[in-house]
Amino acid sequence: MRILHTMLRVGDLERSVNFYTQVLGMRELSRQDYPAGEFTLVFLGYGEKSQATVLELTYNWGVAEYELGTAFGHIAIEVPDVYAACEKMRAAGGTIIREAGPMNAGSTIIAFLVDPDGYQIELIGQKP
Ligand SMILES: C[C@@H](O)C(=O)SC[C@H](NC(=O)CC[C@H](N)C(=O)O)C(=O)NCC(=O)O
Ligand code: NI
Repeated sequence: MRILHTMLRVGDLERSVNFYTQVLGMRELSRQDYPAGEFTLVFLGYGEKSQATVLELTYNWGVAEYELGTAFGHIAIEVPDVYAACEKMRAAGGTIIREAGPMNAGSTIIAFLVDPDGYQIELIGQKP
């Protein structure tokens, strides 16, 4: 078994696709409209679905926003250098909400961005 994807409901599909491709460097893997359900699914990631865990964005037609609540945490992405990744993503228009540095209760270098719908994305440094 393996984790296939994480699904996020988004209020503006192209706004989110632009964020995950232009800021986070993902590739759009597939897109499918479901007229009977009035929704569209877009899969994005850093590798093919057959090999990598990917992101599934769900756009329910006409639904522009959601209440995120307090329970959802984040999606974590491994990067070679958290400090450099923050600068590159900030330059690409990303919003860093927690600058790079050791995590609160340990030594792992992390940073957090927020996506266009308010979902948090954690950046974690590759282990040497
Ligand atoms: C290891 C890495 O993947 C983490 O996500 S740890 C990040 C750390 N998590 C917590 O503190 C969890 C407990 C917290 N009360 C909660 O419910 O979120 C974190 O968020 N650190 C913040 C920081 O600025 O270091
Ligand atoms: Ni985490």
